[in-house]
Amino acid sequence: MHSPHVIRQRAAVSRPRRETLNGHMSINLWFTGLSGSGKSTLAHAVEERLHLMGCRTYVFDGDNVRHGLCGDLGFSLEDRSENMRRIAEMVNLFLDSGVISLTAFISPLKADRERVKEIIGAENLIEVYCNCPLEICEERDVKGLYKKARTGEIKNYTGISSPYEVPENPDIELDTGTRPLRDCVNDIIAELRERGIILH
Ligand SMILES: Nc1ncnc2c1ncn2[C@@H]1O[C@H](COP(=O)(O)OS(=O)(=O)O)[C@@H](OP(=O)(O)O)[C@H]1O
Ligand SMILES: Nc1ncnc2c1ncn2[C@@H]1O[C@H](COP(=O)(O)OP(=O)(O)O)[C@@H](O)[C@H]1O
Repeated sequence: MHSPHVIRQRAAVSRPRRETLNGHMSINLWFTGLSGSGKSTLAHAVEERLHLMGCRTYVFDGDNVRHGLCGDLGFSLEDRSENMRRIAEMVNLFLDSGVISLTAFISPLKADRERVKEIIGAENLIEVYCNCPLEICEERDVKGLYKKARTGEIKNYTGISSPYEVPENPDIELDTGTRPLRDCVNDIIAELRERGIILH
């Protein structure tokens, strides 16, 4: 709980003014899916496309969050929940800054994803479910961690020894197991156009 003596300063430069300057709306693309499902790859590929279109963007992923802001957190369900809460608060600030943020975290539990929507505001977030079967994620084993999870060297590994609750009504669901990356990127860009987030 914050101190009652912390009073908000009203900014003269507001989110709508920043959006007008940027020439696009701010939004958050919240990628969720198993480790190896393609969240990071897709987030960076979408960012690349948007950047080339002149949009202001930023990707949050384990690399820039779990080493710093959330460096004190592990992979218990409580720590994952706190990880997501902090990221959601960060996303809120980025929304206000006029940026299109892209967040690539497993975000395994439905209740935590719901809380994220409460913090950010459902209208400010597009939930993208990277739907890739565990077998393919495990076969990819991008970081070699599934192997370690199977031998028990890593505990509480999502999909092996820790749950992943499939999103029931994601805004976008992509078959990242078989659909080519370029097509997945196109689907997301199309959704941003349809919602009027980007105009070209
Ligand atoms: N126990 C356990 N379970 C799942 N993942 C693990 C674990 N330990 C380490 N890792 C690596 O950390 C990445 C997932 O971190 P996230 O912050 O996205 O997880 S969460 O949203 O808080 O559940 C995940 O990377 P991604 O492949 O980017 O998903 C893993 O490489
Ligand atoms: N349509 C797709 N979208 C994203 N990644 C894909 C796709 N098809 C194949 N891949 C591959 O799957 C792997 C996904 O790894 P990564 O992006 O690190 O996943 P995550 O961030 O979910 O752990 C990469 O090697 C990527 O090249």
